[in-house]
Amino acid sequence: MASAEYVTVRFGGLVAVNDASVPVPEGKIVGLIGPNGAGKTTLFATIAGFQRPNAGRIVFAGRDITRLPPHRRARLGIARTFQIVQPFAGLTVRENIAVGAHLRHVARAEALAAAEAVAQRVGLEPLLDLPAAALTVAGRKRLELARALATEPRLLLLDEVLAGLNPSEVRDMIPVIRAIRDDGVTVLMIEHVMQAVMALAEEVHVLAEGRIIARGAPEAVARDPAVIEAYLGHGAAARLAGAADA
Ligand SMILES: Nc1ncnc2c1ncn2[C@@H]1O[C@H](COP(=O)(O)OP(=O)(O)OP(=O)(O)O)[C@@H](O)[C@H]1O
Repeated sequence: MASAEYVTVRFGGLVAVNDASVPVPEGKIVGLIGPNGAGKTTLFATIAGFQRPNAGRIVFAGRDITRLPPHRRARLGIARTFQIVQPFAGLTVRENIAVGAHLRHVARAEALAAAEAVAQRVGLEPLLDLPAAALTVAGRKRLELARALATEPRLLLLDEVLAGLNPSEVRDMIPVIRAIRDDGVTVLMIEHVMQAVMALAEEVHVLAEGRIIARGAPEAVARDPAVIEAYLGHGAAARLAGAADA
């Protein structure tokens, strides 16, 4: 349904993404992993339209969208979350989600109603009337997810939505993300929390120094010693093996 094809992004002399291709089949959860600075966020930004690639193209639903601005892509059905969560602190949770819902619902009452439905999907319903500033980190992550979901995407790009959560909060979020996929939304997720990648992704792409260095089923990638030691850090082999066997 979507793909980054032979994408290169340069920042001055730095090649942040180097000839990287990532296909995202419809209805799947695809993981994008790799060490810090590998180029994951930059590749995401090219898919969402915030970053123009120096080479390569972005295809969505059979159409070359490389030159479309972010808001046009959002309208086509691409939504992303941001690593740094910045809700409108003075607005309520409901109003924050409605900001996303406004893309499809012009009338305020409709957007607010749509926001409620989305809140239910991500477990924020009891908190709808709280100011966003009152949310915990886990709540803010759910709100970030809800704001993206409220745009009614076909492709949802999740940038570390589980970062900063404790293990039980991660466990609580896994079924939420799976349910989004089951509702027909294709998901591409950047994630450092391996337990979640293993549990959720059907296919994983490994980015290191801008290049895709491995791809495949999470278990296969997880057992690739070269990938583990070279790109996920010392000791990752044991952590991944534990997660894959769980
Ligand atoms: N706007 C920019 N201008 C200059 N350099 C940038 C810019 N954005 C990213 N970079 C650099 O490009 C490289 C890739 O960064 P990117 O944020 O895409 O990596 P990442 O894999 O998402 O890392 P992390 O896991 O730490 O978020 C890094 O060396 C980063 O410093």
